[in-house]
Amino acid sequence: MDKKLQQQQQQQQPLQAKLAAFESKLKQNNLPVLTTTTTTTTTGAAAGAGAAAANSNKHVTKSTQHGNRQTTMKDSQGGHKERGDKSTTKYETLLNRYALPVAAQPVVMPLLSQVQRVNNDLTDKLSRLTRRNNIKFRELAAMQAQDKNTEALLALQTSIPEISQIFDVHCRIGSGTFSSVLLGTLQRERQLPEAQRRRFAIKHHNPTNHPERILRELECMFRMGGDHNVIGINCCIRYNDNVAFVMPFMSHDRFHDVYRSLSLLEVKEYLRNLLVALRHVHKFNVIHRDVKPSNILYNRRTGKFLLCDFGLAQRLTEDGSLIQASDLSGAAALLRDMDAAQQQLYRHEGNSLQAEAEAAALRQADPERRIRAAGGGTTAFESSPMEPTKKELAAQKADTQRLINRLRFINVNVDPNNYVVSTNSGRKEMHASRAGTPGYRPPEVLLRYPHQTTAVDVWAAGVIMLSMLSSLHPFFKAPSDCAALSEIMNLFGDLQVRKTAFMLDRLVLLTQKVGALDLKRVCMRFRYAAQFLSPEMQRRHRQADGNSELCRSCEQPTYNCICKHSTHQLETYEGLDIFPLHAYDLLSRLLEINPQRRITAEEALRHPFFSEHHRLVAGVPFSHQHQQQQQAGIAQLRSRESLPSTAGGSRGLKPYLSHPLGLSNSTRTAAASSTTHV
Ligand SMILES: Nc1ncnc2c1ncn2[C@@H]1O[C@H](COP(=O)(O)OP(=O)(O)OP(=O)(O)O)[C@@H](O)[C@H]1O
Repeated sequence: MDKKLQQQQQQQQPLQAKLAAFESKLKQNNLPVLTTTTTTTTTGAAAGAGAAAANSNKHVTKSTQHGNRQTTMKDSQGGHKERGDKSTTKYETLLNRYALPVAAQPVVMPLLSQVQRVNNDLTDKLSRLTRRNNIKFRELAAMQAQDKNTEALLALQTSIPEISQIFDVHCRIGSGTFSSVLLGTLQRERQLPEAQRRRFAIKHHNPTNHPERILRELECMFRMGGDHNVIGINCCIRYNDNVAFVMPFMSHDRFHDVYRSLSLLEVKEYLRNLLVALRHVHKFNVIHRDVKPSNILYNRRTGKFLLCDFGLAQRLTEDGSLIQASDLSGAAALLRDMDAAQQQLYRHEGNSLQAEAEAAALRQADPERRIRAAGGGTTAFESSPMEPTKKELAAQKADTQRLINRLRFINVNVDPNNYVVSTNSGRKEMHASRAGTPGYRPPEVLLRYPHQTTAVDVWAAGVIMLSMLSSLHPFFKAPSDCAALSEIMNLFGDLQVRKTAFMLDRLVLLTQKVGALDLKRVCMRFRYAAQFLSPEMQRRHRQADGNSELCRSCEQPTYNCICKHSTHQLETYEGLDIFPLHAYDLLSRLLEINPQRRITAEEALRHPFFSEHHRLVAGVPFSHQHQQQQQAGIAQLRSRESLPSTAGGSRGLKPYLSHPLGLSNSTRTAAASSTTHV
């Protein structure tokens, strides 16, 4: 028994030493000292408890060291105290679990709360570190951008040395898949004040860029550019396999930064300018094929607009078939023509800062513009002052998510490489061009229809308008052509797409059945989400169970139903929208699924949306102001013959007639007799 006691005492010796050291530390830090120690424990049971206490003291000693650090650094922070208090209960549980003697608790408790403070301190440090890292990361990104800038400058100067003899190249202003675009000024204008020096955009094509693509772009810019909002070219410099185009520089706004805040007048100007450019390009029987915001240079301050990047452009022959790529036979003629027009090329001058400031001042001085712009941005609808509850906020989120899911839905069982087949299996399948940017490809491209026309660009203009009217960009986000067709179906209904597909000798294998949505209400739902989802609206339409009834088709609350043929009692949000009905009518014509019925750029420019008579009267809802105009204008456009509802394939198509709006009925009949079949 004595031996056992001896053993126990031996075991306790190191613990006692530790405890003594610990007590002295506590005294140094003015902390309450354990009054009852376990050192005198002699019995077996008491020895067990003592060991437990000693064990816990081991832990406490460590904590104390952290605690000291904590005391000096964070003692004054009340927030920590609160967290420490909360954690007390947690540590109480721990104490109970490890059966600490009651006498040890007064010491352990403050120490444990100090541990918690140390934790909090570490969390603070960590968040400070994360913040610092983020700043460093941003600096690194800026440095990388700077590196890319220098890289692009060096690449241009070394691969085309002549550039350095003519231009001061300042920085990189843009880059795409196929090129880097740099800002340059003429060396011979160095003596001019900064604001008067003409600026040029030097597009340096990647050496890997196919010569056919470069030639195509050059030809388009040379033959069509410099006029009608189409970018012109000053000169083209080639050195071995490196080519650079010199164009007038135009400072512009990123679409991403402005599309949500454009006034009605600005939207009109933007679209009008775009359609003017397209009408011009289409007159040359050329499809741009890459109409999208980043290929449009638009300066909100000056109102200037240029369509650029003809790298994917395709020319149609007189009979409407595409001139195949890789045809470089026209190169010699083009270069000859360019040589002959050398003087003319220099007509398209660079754009100095001074010229830009003058253009902006001129635009601001236009009194009509000022009045109309003021009217264009206003809405008679006041935003809701009521704060949404948590439940209402959740309902708002869920509503929007359901809508996004509905628009982006794609049946996962569909084979993305085999979602459309030809109905005419006998005929040899022709190549259908897919050139373009995802999200802007029209149904005929997604349906692999080989006879594509300039209507391809009109659809893309419609997608841009859709983003502007809905404040949702990009509107179509599809990762593949199959998903893109699904998204189009989700908006316009599957029936519309299937009908068109059948007209084009195509069968869509997508199994989703989905009803069409109302374009105007879809746009308004996104643009004025705050009003559509306001707590007042939710409360007004709440059912007894506290929820709103949902439309089965669009999955929105019935009062906000966005189905094209809705049978629900709808909230109309009268006076809320800054866009007149004409805008939505034009939108639906630009986004006509059937390419053969889609409005042309020329026709679109005559749409009542752009009519000068279409003026705004402040304080009166647009819908009232334009109801009459709309009825008159739209009736004119409806004169277009619709396609037969029974699908007879392209072989059975009735002639598609398009008449200038101004034509009288008799003239139309005469014109109809001379219109060729499409
Ligand atoms: N004349 C210009 N003035 C000012 N900036 C320009 C000009 N031309 C092009 N840029 C800028 O350079 C960017 C890239 O130009 P561009 O689209 O011609 O190149 P890309 O390589 O064909 O691009 P992508 O691969 O996106 O089609 C444009 O988005 C624009 O920001």
